[in-house]
Amino acid sequence: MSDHDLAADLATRAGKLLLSVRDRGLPDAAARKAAGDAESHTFLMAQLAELCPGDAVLSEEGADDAARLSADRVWIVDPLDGTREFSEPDRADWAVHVALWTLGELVAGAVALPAEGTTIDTGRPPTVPARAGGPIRLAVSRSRPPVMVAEVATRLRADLVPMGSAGVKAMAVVRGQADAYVHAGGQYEWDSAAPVAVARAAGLHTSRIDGSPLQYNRPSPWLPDLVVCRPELAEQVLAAVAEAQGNART
Ligand SMILES: Nc1ncnc2c1ncn2[C@@H]1O[C@H](COP(=O)(O)O)[C@@H](OP(=O)(O)O)[C@H]1O
Ligand SMILES: [Mg+2]
Repeated sequence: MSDHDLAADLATRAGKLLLSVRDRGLPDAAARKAAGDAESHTFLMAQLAELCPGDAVLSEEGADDAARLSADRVWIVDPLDGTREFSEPDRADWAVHVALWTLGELVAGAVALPAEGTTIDTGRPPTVPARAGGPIRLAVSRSRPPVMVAEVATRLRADLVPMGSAGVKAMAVVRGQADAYVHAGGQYEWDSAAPVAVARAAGLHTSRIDGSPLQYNRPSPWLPDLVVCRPELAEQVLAAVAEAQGNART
């Protein structure tokens, strides 16, 4: 099995497990969050240990092991992204992220959208649909929308599209449901690694908000901002971000 297929298979199966956790009738949102995070993490760690015993893993739910910094192959996983949305009945905006970093680059990845029964991976990246007319649609965090992103939307005359999960927002751009995803102020490598791997494979622009490259498997997993957008909008979006930040500093 290729690394693309393995990423897709693991994300899909973790997603099915999460659907069963959701159907279990747990008493409240806190219990659903805790069970979802823990069970998906345990599943992915066990599978990776069995199938790729020599590889390192960086998971949101696991203790960070510095051995990953000298490993050639590192899986960067978020067992449940959009935990808040997962815990709310009937919401579909949550995801499983599985990415593989090898020697400085993201080389494979998959984002499962279990409530939609879909997984999007780097092996068969979809064709991004042509942009419909109308204002730019800017995907933004539903629960923690950065102030800066509202300013970017004003400058671009864009419509904000709030939704949960970094993976769901990046896949919204891949699937043509949004034109750009901008985040700032906080995130970790596991929140963006698989979404960015898939977005790149689909031909989208991905970068930090200052236009510099997103880099993974760094000593600190803190990676607080990103832009994922249609390539033809990259210059415009990055210019709007720079203006919004300049404004915030004055
Ligand atoms: N300011 C911040 N600091 C730390 N993590 C943040 C953050 N804003 C968003 N995130 C994380 O990024 C992911 C997507 O967030 P959002 O749905 O708000 O766009 C979530 O991951 P988890 O659900 O895995 O915790 C969330 O915790
Ligand atoms: Mg996350």
